[in-house]
Amino acid sequence: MEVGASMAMQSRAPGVGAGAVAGGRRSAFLGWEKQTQAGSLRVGGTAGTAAVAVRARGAKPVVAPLRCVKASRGSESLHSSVDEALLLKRKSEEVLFHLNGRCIYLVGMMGSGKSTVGKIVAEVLGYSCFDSDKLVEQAVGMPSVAQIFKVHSEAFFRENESSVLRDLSSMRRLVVATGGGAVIRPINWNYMKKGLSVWLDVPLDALAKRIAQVGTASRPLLDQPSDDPYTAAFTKLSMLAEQRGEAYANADARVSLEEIAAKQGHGDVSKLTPTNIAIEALLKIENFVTQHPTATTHGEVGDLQIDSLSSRIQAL
Ligand SMILES: Nc1ncnc2c1ncn2[C@@H]1O[C@H](COP(=O)(O)OP(=O)(O)OP(=O)(O)O)[C@@H](O)[C@H]1O
Ligand SMILES: O=C(O)C1=C[C@@H](O)[C@@H](O)[C@H](O)C1
Repeated sequence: MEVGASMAMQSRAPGVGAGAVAGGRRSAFLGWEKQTQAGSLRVGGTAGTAAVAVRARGAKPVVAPLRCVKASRGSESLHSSVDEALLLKRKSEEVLFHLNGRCIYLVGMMGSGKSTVGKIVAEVLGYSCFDSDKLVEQAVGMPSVAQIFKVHSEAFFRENESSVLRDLSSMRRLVVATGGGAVIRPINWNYMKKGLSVWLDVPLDALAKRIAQVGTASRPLLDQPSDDPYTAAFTKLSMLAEQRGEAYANADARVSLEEIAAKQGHGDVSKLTPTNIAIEALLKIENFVTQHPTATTHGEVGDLQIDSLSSRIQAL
């Protein structure tokens, strides 16, 4: 079968790639061995960078490059952005040392900012960033999660989501923005516990506002016709939060937007920038990793293995 997914990414980490999948019924996310056999993995890069691309139909980068601070901002806000950027950088250097290549899984409700914060954290750590919803779409060969729910079912989506997480769990130096419901299957925790998990805990009111702003078309569990998108989103999110509260609390670290806002003297979490949240995430990760140093576990894909695999691929 032709490789059914594609992605390109750039990272300072030695080549880490993820590939095509057909989940459940079709084959799952290709592991390293299968990718090399399929000849679909290309590893390259310049000094200090490594690029890995798995190409098939319509390759698109999973990770959008971060944008620089806009020069048009007021000087006060520009200064605070520079301060934030420096803090982010310093924190990332401290964390990187203790992380030792472990993957970071961001968990949280729909709209909690996993993709947005994930990109920042990945960029600053030199990790690669993946969005598990996008990987499932690529695996199944459908353009959206909404369509997968419609044509197949939520159960089919969940099976594929687990396959994707399983395959990611054998890799290193990744930040994974997981789907909002990934926490409900215990098997997914087995995979995520190979790295470390961070819960982005955002008040429901803020989530509902964000979702009402962007619409619910891409979020099938929230997509019901309503004259009042905020209230509809809030009601459904409250039900989901009730069912899942315990599951999110399994994460190794919790980033509470209410706590950050209180620390910074804001009454409202909407004042927090994704960079503020990324800094707090790194602080929480640092707390966790300093208390839980790595032990190389049996079967883990180590840097040495990845490097030697990369050389083998380049030699092909
Ligand atoms: N700190 C923030 N403040 C305001 N809006 C934000 C913040 N972080 C993210 N957003 C916005 O909220 C929306 C959801 O963010 P994002 O896609 O990162 O969340 P997610 O957790 O990955 O969602 P999903 O699980 O539904 O894919 C986006 O429109 C994003 O721009
Ligand atoms: O919270 C959820 O159950 C979901 C969240 C999204 O990220 C998607 O994974 C899907 O829409 C289901």
